Amino acid sequence: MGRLAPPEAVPVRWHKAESRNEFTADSIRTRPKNPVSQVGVAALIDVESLRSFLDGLSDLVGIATALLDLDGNILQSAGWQSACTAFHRTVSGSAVNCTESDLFLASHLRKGEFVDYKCKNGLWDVVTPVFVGKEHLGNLYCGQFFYEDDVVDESFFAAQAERFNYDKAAYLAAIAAIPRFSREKVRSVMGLVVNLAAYLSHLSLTNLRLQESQGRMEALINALPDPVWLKDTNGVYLSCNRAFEHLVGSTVGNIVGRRDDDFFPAELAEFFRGKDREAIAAGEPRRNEELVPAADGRPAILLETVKAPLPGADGAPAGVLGIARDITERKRAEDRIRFLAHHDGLTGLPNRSSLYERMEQSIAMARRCGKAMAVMLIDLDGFKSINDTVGHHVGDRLLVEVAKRLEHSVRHSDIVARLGGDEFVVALTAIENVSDAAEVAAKIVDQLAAPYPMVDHELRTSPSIGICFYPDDATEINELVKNADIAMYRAKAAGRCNFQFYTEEMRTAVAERVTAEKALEVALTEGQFVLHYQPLIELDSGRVVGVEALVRWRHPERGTILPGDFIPLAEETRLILPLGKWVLEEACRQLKRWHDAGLNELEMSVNLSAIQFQEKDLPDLVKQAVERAGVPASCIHLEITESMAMRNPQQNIVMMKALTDLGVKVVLDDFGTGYSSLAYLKLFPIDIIKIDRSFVRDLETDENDSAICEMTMLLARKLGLQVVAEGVETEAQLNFLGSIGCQRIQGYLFSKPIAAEQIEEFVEGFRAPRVEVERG
Ligand SMILES: Nc1nc2c(ncn2[C@@H]2O[C@H](COP(=O)(O)O[C@H]3[C@@H](O)[C@H](n4cnc5c(=O)[nH]c(N)nc54)O[C@@H]3COP(=O)(O)O)[C@@H](O)[C@H]2O)c(=O)[nH]1
Repeated sequence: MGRLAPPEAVPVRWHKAESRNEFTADSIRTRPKNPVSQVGVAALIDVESLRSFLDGLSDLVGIATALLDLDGNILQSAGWQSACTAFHRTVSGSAVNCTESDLFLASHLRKGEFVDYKCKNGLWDVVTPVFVGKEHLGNLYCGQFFYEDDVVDESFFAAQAERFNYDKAAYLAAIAAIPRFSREKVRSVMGLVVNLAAYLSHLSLTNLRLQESQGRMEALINALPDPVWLKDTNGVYLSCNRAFEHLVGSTVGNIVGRRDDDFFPAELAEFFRGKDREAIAAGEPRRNEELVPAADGRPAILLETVKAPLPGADGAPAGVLGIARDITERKRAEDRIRFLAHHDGLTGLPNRSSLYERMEQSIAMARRCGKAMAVMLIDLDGFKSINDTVGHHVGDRLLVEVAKRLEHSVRHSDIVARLGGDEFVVALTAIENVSDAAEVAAKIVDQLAAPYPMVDHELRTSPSIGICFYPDDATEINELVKNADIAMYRAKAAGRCNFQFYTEEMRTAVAERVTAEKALEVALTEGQFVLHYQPLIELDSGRVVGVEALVRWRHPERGTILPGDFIPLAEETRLILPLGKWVLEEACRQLKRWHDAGLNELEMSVNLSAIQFQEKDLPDLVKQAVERAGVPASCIHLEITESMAMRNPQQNIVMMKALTDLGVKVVLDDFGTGYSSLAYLKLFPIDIIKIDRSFVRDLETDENDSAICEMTMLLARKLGLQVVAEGVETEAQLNFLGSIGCQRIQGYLFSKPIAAEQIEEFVEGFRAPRVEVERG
């Protein structure tokens, strides 16, 4: 806001009143109000200060003065004649003449002008307006006089006395006392009054702007969500905003004039005062944190407060301005972030980085005291399937319970941490011997294997624990954890729910495994795998009706490696997924080549691993491979082992169905070894069963095996399934299988698995031996 210019001297113009009838009291009272006129002149002018001025003027000049608002209310008056105070204004009939005069004069007034008016009571009033900006808010009056040139008609006043029942003598005496002024004198007095009005206008406008600015400032400060307050140098509150009222649980009216010890405990109030003084002494804002009891009984809140010295008009410190921000939530979040940096969010246990820090300290301690430390890596058995079946939220509750049980199983000085997932580490600090660790490990196995009651069911899991020792097995933390991990894998392999101590041999085995795994990865990326194909003969027609694709690894140094030596590792490492995909795609492509070369009825069997069979996208993969190669789906036979099918029969039926829906055939491989129940066999949407090699091998010598083969044939006939006998090496085996009606034969008797390039030649040159085939 700019500074207000001083009031200009107003040139005085006499403005004669022209009409008596253009206004009424109502028209003035019902004038539309604007913001300024709503404030009113009385609110803007220091009426008390005006009083002494008007008194002085009246004393000096002997003229009556008044300040009236537009509704005719007399705000200030001086030097009034007794004719008015004792007579005209006391009787309603006469007073109405005064009001009419006031109201007439209240209209038609322009800034810098004055008008005079002879009221019906026979006296003159002169008036000039008080404008605030463009708003006419009130009027300054001089009046209750006669002009020198007036002829005072005594009979008029005598008649008035009679009409209004005045004491005639007293009234006429009062009229006689009415002062007389020359018009020049009235003009010069009004010049003074007009300037006074201009001054009052200026003052009012200044006050108005000040009020507006104060109002805006208050609105602004009250809208702030942060508490704001002002105190003088003695710590007495001068002002505050709503947020501060809320903070101390009081109102501004009650806060202003009080000190901190009226609202806060003495010690805290003294602390606040100290911080006030610091800011005042520093001459610049000071920031600090204050824990303040909440007014509404909630827990204490933490405020970040900035206190700045408040300069007075002379520049010297007049107090302190404070503004505070509730940082309780922010602090809590920061504390949580700090906590999470070192702890696991779910169980509250130390996380990996905190574990390593604490192990560092424990190792240093163990070194000084010549003691050992045991590091246990604990993995929960079957946790993934718990998560998959009952959901992650229940899995999470289980992990929290496991954490509690682990903490209860060890001493306070030991370390329990969660590495992530279902992996925990327990470090037993300062142990004497191996049996100490064995005892704790056995206790942990018992504790964790005990049932976990949940709301609507009971869960079970067990731990596989690997243990290694500082300093015997390793001295570095990473090594210790790694060795414990190796031992934990051995515990898993040893049937789970047990603990194993780390040994050097384990490390060697792991190293070999890691090397093999790497080599397998390289083999995949460098295309070191090839497919060999073993022909499948149909006895009736004497033709090669199909081939089984069997993968081989052409190792650059070790030569050809058979699947038995790498498939288990590929399954463990899940590299079987990309490998199996390649096998499927390559087998389809090769079949297409043979179909195009004229072997157009040839069928292709492909082995599927249990890992592949569990993948939801297997049907998509098969569909793509078949479509991309452009071979009929019915020519593709997917072999799954009987034990695989029986592992989760319900779920597997769904997968088999999805595959047969594509048109491919499903073969139950290694039949007889997987303990199929007849009930399931009926439900499996399979087309072919393959009698396991182990029953064929001893057909000639073992009656049980021949009986199993016969029973398998009977069963297959009943279920409408084809049978393939694999591993046929001798003519006797062949003849027996033919005699029990087995149509399809695979085995070294006809051919070992051979390279793709050899198949065409084999098919063309193939001459089936004569076999008597039993027709069922
Ligand atoms: N998931 C995948 N598994 C595969 C794949 N390729 C092979 N395999 C699996 O490896 C197992 C061993 O295969 P392999 O060493 O190739 O042995 C096959 C034949 O060579 C062997 N066979 C065939 N006839 C005879 C015989 O007369 N005598 C004899 N001693 N062995 C013989 O049998 C194996 C084929 O068996 P099957 O699969 O049951 O038909 C193999 O069993 C597969 O499980 C692959 O790509 N993916």
